Amino acid sequence: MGKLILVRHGKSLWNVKNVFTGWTDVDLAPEGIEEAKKAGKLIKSNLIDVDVCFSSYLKRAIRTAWIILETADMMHVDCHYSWKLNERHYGDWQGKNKDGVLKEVGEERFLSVRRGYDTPPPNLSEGDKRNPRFDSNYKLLNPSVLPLGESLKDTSKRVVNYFFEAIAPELAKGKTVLVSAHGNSLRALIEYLEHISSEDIAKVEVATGVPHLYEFDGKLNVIDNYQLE
Ligand SMILES: O=C(O)[C@H](O)COP(=O)(O)O
Repeated sequence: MGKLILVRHGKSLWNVKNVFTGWTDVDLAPEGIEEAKKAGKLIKSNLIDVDVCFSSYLKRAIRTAWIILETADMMHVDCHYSWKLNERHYGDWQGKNKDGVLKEVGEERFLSVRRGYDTPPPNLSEGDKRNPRFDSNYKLLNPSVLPLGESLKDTSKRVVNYFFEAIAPELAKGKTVLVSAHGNSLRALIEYLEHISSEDIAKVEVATGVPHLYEFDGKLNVIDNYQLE
């Protein structure tokens, strides 16, 4: 079985402004670019040879993957992009300041949506210009699969489905796989890989730009996982 490296994109322009981002296609902030370079250097200094790379469809994750591969001197590595690795869709909270939403809805509701397992944010309306069906990046997809707001549970369904559809077959070939994605799409995958309960996943936070490596047994059970240093 191959090895899996998960990395959350470097800090984005909206991470820096403390704004809910979700499927909004915001680019990396200058410090996010530096974080991605540091991740690439760590992969190189740990003598890891990436064989294949996966990213979401969002440019903060794509650029992180590209910077990592460029810094590690592995620009030949094939990258596959999928909407199924996108950040959780934050519905009508997208574009709103996190402290502002906290004040508006109160701590209990805020935490239940933000870190609870099956509480979705308020959905976007069909006609909202933030509806992904108006985004040409998703024009080849059946609009019925595109979310208007997701709980972590909803995100988990598509992420774990993609893991088995695209990533696990590469691991089974013995390849070293890099996945560049997002705080919540990675929490969904980590919950599955590490058998974390839907209550305990609330406490898991994924730092930006820090590569985390997973090793597996022959049945794709995690036998070790650690942060690259
Ligand atoms: O979409 C976002 O705003 C962030 O990527 C993740 O946000 P969270 O840590 O508030 O869930």
